[in-house]
Amino acid sequence: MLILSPSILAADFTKLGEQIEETVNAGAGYIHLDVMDGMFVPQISFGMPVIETIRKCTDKVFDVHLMIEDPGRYIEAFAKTGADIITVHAEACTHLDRVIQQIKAAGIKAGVALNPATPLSALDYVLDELDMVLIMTVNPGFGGQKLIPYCLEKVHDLRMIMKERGLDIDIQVDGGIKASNAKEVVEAGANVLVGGSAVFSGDITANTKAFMDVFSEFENK
Ligand SMILES: O=C(CO)[C@@H](O)[C@H](O)COP(=O)(O)O
Ligand SMILES: [Co+2]
Repeated sequence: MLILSPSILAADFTKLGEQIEETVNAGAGYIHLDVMDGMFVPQISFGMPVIETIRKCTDKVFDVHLMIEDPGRYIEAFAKTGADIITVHAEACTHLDRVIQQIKAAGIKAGVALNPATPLSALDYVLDELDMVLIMTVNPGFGGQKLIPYCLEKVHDLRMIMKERGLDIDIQVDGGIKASNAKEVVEAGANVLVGGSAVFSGDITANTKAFMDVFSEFENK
């Protein structure tokens, strides 16, 4: 199943509830929440209180992307905000398997993200434990960047590895994803697409529907 996960980082925070509702009504399946700590990435975005508050606006799947150092310290706190999926960066964890266990123990789906420069081999020993892998298609930290084409080769290679191992895990892509490159991204093997600026700049309904139109081409095949 193909899912659009709009990243609220690009939304107008004075109209957050309204804008989330608009993208959900137009077909978005998840809501992507980018948490940045100013250490793992240069920016500081938002944390638990904001997620807890917007949990009241929608019952859609909350897909929380933790761009924070040593995320194991905060799994329980984010679990309490109403997160449905928590994704941590492999580069930010000393004991990645332990952090994945913490996420699952909290009753939440576990994802691991890889920066563009991190090889797929970083997932070797944890792949079977995961619900989702996030292949970053830009270096994390900012919205509005351009997709790095090499990252789609990683998506393709990961889909092949999963096939060989008989695994059916979601592959999410994040960074520079637009309706105009969505076809290519899905063909590479991704099924959860994060869109920030491509969803929230301009007409949110039309932008979301543009992704849905691409998805329906695949679903009607
Ligand atoms: O995690 C991140 C950035 O680090 C993303 O989720 C961005 O927020 C996506 O924004 P666009 O590239 O789609 O504008
Ligand atoms: Co993100």
